[in-house]
Amino acid sequence: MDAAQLTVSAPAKLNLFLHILGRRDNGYHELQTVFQFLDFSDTLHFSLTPTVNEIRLLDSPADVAPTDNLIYKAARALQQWHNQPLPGVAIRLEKRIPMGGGLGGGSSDAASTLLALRQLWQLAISDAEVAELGLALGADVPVFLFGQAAFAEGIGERLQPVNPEPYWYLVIHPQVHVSTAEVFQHPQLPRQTKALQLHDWNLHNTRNDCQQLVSKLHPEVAKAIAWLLEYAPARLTGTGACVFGCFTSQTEAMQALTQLPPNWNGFVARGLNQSPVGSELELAMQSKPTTRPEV
Ligand SMILES: C[C@@](CO)(OP(=O)(O)O)[C@H](O)COP(=O)(O)OP(=O)(O)OC[C@H]1O[C@@H](n2ccc(N)nc2=O)[C@H](O)[C@@H]1O
Ligand SMILES: Nc1ncnc2c1ncn2[C@@H]1O[C@H](COP(=O)(O)OP(=O)(O)O)[C@@H](O)[C@H]1O
Repeated sequence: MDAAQLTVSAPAKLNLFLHILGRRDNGYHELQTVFQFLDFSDTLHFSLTPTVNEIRLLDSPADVAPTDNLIYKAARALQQWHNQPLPGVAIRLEKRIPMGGGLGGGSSDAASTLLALRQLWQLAISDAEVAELGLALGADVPVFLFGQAAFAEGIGERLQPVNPEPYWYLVIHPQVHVSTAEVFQHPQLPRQTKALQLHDWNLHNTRNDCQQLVSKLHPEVAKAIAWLLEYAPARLTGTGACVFGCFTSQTEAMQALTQLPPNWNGFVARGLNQSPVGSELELAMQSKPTTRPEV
């Protein structure tokens, strides 16, 4: 690969639990959650182009306008931070992560874009400044930049590394759309869970505070959780719609997957405590010269 190209992955995440502690004056909610990555990813291909400041998305999911795509917004945010002409970039997205499923695909795409373009454009932007740009794009972006499974507080920006069991997960995507904003605005959402200490959480003393409400609003979600519970401990990720079951072996998870009702979508993936993006970028850096093309 030459110095004007870079390919990185953008892994999915699960919220192993999600507690809502309260609501801020601006409407955003104080959370506690544990994020773990999955070895199930989108892939992003970046190529520099001679057209100064161009950001060309070669693929954007059909229902997302290119300029609304978080990949575009992330690239634009970096350009604006730099505030001087930069080479253009063409970006190809191989989308695998179900959208709007609580798997963080859009946020992960945004984080991978920030990290890949910082490297490709050779910008002297600090990690803290990248984190600030990331948080402005979405509450889930910081953990993907952090690159390590994390206990998160605030709206997801205060992160401490953790090492949860690397379970095998069967993830089911019920074919319903859950609006994150609607869930957080709902009067029946519980918002008074007591804060946990970092080392006190486990799968048994935690839950997803959105699960009961989302199951009520979307019976397909309730059905998927009930089905999974026949095989393994199961819960909602984020505000849904995806649900996951925790298995101790790939074989058990795959076995359950073979029993999935024919009209449901699901996949098996391993929990990862390290995002693959850091090592992919490191490897690319080692194999390439470091001069930025002139514009
Ligand atoms: C709650 C989580 C857990 O991972 O759900 P998922 O999106 O993954 O399902 C995320 O933090 C979501 O992150 P993200 O999807 O990036 O949310 P944003 O775009 O920042 O916010 C969407 C809307 O949700 C509400 N919101 C979001 C996060 C938060 N801590 N409190 C909120 O009240 C706000 O009304 C906001 O307008
Ligand atoms: N690159 C992208 N991939 C997925 N969704 C995106 C992207 N850019 C913008 N979006 C928008 O963000 C919304 C949330 O996407 P996603 O991150 O997949 O789900 P969630 O926040 O539930 O984990 C989508 O419904 C879509 O409208």
